[in-house]
Amino acid sequence: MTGTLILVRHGQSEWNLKNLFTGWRNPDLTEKGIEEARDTGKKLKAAGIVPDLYYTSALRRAQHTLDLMLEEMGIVDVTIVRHTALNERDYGDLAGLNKDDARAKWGEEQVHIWRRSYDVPPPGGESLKDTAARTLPYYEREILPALKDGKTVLVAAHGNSLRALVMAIEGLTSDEILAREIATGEPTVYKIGSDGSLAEKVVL
Ligand SMILES: O=C(O)[C@@H](CO)OP(=O)(O)O
Repeated sequence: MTGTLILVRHGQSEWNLKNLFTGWRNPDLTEKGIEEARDTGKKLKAAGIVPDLYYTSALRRAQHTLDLMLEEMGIVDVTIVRHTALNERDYGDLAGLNKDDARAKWGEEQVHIWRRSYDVPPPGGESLKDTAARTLPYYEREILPALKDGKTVLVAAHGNSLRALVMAIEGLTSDEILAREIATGEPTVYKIGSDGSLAEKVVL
């Protein structure tokens, strides 16, 4: 028996469009982001996927993405679990700053280190390692047991909280995961065996 895990990154947010560091700040989706979320829902419906369990973060852009997907999938009256463990990496003092302005101020290399190193946090914020330290135990405690039980679980979250999950599920090194960009509108479907190991991966 295998469980099915579907990971979805939220559609484009207002701050993605404005090129601002976002983290735990709470902008909504743009029109494009709304379309991306709807298209993702259509893809899952076309693939015949009907989840048993639904998880998202405590942030509007991921919650809205999940709501729009459910609308497209014709799914109503389900319980959605929202938890800060699935939130985007906290960008600390960088949140709300323009990414190009930050490069002009601190230099390309320093900003790249803050954005894509594994264990160097931005000032006052979380590294990917810090993010994984809250996201992974939550996954192992709340989601993995259902997958081992053969359930289908849909998770709508963020670039870096999903990176933390993908790293563990696919057994990637920190260099490999940092080179991976998690795209919006491209749900990844993982088949997970009853021992918790990865059996198959499909990008829809
Ligand atoms: O600003 C953020 O919260 C994230 C995702 O948009 O940015 P980055 O690509 O730097 O991880």
